[in-house]
Amino acid sequence: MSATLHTGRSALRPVHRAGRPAIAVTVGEPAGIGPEISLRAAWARRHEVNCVLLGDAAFLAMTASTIDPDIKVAALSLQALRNGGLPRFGPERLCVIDIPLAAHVVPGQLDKENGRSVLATLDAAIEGVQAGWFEAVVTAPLQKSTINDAGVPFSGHTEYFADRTGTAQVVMLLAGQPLAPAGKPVPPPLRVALATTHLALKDVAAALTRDGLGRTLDIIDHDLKTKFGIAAPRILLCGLNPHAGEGGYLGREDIDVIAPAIAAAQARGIAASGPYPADTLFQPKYLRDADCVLAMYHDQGLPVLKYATFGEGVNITLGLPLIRTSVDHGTALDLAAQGPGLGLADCGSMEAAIATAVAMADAVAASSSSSQ
Ligand SMILES: NC(=O)C1=CN([C@@H]2O[C@H](COP(=O)(O)OP(=O)(O)OC[C@H]3O[C@@H](n4cnc5c(N)ncnc54)[C@H](O)[C@@H]3O)[C@@H](O)[C@H]2O)C=CC1
Ligand SMILES: NCC(=O)COP(=O)(O)O
Repeated sequence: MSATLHTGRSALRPVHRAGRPAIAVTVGEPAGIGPEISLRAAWARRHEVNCVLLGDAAFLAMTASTIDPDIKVAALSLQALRNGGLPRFGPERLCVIDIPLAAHVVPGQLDKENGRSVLATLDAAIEGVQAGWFEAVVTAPLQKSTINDAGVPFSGHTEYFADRTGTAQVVMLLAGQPLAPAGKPVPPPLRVALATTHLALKDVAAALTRDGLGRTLDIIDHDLKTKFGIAAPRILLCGLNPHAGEGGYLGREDIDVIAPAIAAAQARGIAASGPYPADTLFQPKYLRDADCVLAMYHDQGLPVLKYATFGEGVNITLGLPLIRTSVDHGTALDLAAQGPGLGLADCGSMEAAIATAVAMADAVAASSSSSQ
């Protein structure tokens, strides 16, 4: 199934590691918390993972010295990688691939002059995975509006990575580990995928089609098997309308679009079920028998996930011919404006995104060796 989805050049091949896995980390919007959390998380994980930061080297060196004088960075040019590949680095310093910014950064203040440089970090990360320098990409948050202000229509990393890798359809999935209620067992990980991503609410119903949902279910099923090691993923679908349409009295999409897409997926061997009323689906008795919930739109699924796991959750793009993970939050300009040295920005989600990327690379290697 994946061959028809991945029209781009696949970098999803098992990598033979000689040392720590190398992961590209794009540092995101320079005026936001991305540079700080990238440096902190990469440094915290440096003994297990070679996080190679993509951003302005001078700016990152200055930010690092403000955060923690122990953090050492070493700059390389993109051309040096193109010429000789990624050199072996030890954990005593972080490697930065220098992608210069156009304008001086004032923390908390957006500047469209820097928008294209942020995009250049994404392009370099994709190039690096395809060239075999990196096993995966982890992205720090960027400001979508600034990229648009810079003159490039942009709705998110998810769509940009799909476009740049020639992938017809991708799926946004956020995952996290909810805490155990007092005296209760630890709940299973919560994974929430979205049938539509960055779309105005008024356009959601029209964007839901039987075929589109079918492809979304195929991608979730395939990627949970190959990138998460789940043998037979169980997927629960939310309805679109209140009470999943109340038998058609509150909208017909649940009956006319979602239910037939589920039936067709079941006929292909996918363990999909629903549609369930979204307001009552997120409770333990349903979730303990599920590997993923498919919500119909952004603000149907993500508030639940973020309420349960904010600060530890991970955003993953399924369906790509490479591994891409990210944080569960945005640029937090309010925190960035106060300066990077205060430790206001929590880098837990960034660390989780790095760990998840490595785990996914391991799962791809295991899945590939078991299918040979
Ligand atoms: N992966 C990405 O690139 C993402 C980018 N964004 C972008 O971020 C921008 C701002 O989005 P908002 O809706 O304001 O959400 P936001 O996540 O930036 O901020 C919401 C609230 O959470 C707090 N917060 C966020 N991250 C935190 C952290 N690591 N530690 C402590 N507190 C944290 C902020 O201080 C703020 O109070 C938008 O342009 C949006 O597009 C949003 C989500 C993901
Ligand atoms: N709310 C999730 C989000 O906006 C992430 O978008 P993306 O940049 O990862 O596509």
